[in-house]
Amino acid sequence: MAAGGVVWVTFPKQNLIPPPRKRFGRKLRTGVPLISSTAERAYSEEKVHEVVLKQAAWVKQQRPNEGCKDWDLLNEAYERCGEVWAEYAKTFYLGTLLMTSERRRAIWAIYVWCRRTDELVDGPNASHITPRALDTWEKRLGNIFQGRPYDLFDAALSHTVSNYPLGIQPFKDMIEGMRLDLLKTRYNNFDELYLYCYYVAGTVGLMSVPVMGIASESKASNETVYSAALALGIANQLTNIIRDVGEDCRRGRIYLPQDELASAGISEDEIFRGLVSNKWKIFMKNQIKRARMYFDEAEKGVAELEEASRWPVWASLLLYRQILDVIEENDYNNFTKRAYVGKAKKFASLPLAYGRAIMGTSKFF
Ligand SMILES: CC(C)=CCC/C(C)=C/CC/C(C)=C/CC/C(C)=C/[C@@H]1[C@@H](COP(=O)(O)OP(=O)(O)O)[C@]1(C)CC/C=C(\C)CC/C=C(\C)CCC=C(C)C
Ligand SMILES: [Mn+2]
Repeated sequence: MAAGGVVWVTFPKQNLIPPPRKRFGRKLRTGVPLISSTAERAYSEEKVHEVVLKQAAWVKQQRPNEGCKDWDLLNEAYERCGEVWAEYAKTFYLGTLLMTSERRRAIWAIYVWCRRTDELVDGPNASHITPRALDTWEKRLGNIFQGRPYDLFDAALSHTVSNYPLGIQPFKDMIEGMRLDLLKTRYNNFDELYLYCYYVAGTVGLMSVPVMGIASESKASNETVYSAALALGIANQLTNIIRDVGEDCRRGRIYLPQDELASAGISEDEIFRGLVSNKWKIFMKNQIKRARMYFDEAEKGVAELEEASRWPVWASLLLYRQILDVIEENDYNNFTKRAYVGKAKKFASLPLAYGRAIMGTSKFF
């Protein structure tokens, strides 16, 4: 059976995602484990096919007269992605609510794949993850792009990549970022940090453009639009890093350029002790300034997107950018005070984002 170019296998719905086990995968409120035990294990491709065949046989046996309704299954796949999105995507949640429903579902599917990828090295089972498991995850990605999804979440992405002109490279690059994250806990300079930010977040910008669409009337080159999208990914990730310094250093990770820390006279010991010194405040001011530069760069590209995509992108951009303002309001204590943009502020940004979207520029609002 085929839907939108995807090869569909008749799965029994209730068997698609194994029940959560304590040791594996964070359990969602909805009861769906984000990463199943099987997904985390390094399994062979033969094993995947064996599972799929078994499931197909099970369906035949259970429901001999009931053909699988492709469309229902696809809807369910997207709905499950939406549940994960609602549970995890704190800052980006509002953004997709402003999208057309088709685009929203595609972004949900992409989000869930990114979140699961990130969860492999950042989640509760990170210590079990080996480079081999990431290789398996990459093979599975190849299967998604060939229309051979392994589970329901993958099925949504298989459909999305057959529906939008999405290339596989940014997805592969994100996995590369996870490989880097497994090995590296320090970054010598900004060049190294930039590469990391590209892998884990710039890639998301590149994945988003084909879904958001470039306006037919846009005179900008594709390169300009993709550069802006890349800049937004970098800006978001730099912001995320600045916000999460305390959390990351408690995991033994410092995503800050070592050479810049040295020039500022800040030692690792001070970071581990969470010392908000004057040196730290000046250092943070500079990191914030750099993140804002990338946001400025990204802003130039939003007007080139299709009209219906400008509002959600502006909203997401303004919301994430505000995290930097909150870090300033917290007097640069990003060790023990999490910078959080409250609901009221989030909603207040919506008309501003709308204004910018319809004016096609950031100048008037
Ligand atoms: C509308 C919109 C922003 C769509 C993109 C949504 C999407 C597919 C997000 C995936 C995010 C994700 C799970 C990435 C995995 C790696 C990772 C954790 C990166 C960090 C994200 C923040 O995650 P976190 O959950 O920690 O954040 P909160 O708890 O919610 O605060 C990152 C900071 C990277 C996110 C990067 C982007 C969303 C790139 C955005 C770029 C575009 C939408 C392109 C727009 C186009 C132009 C031309 C400007
Ligand atoms: Mn984070």
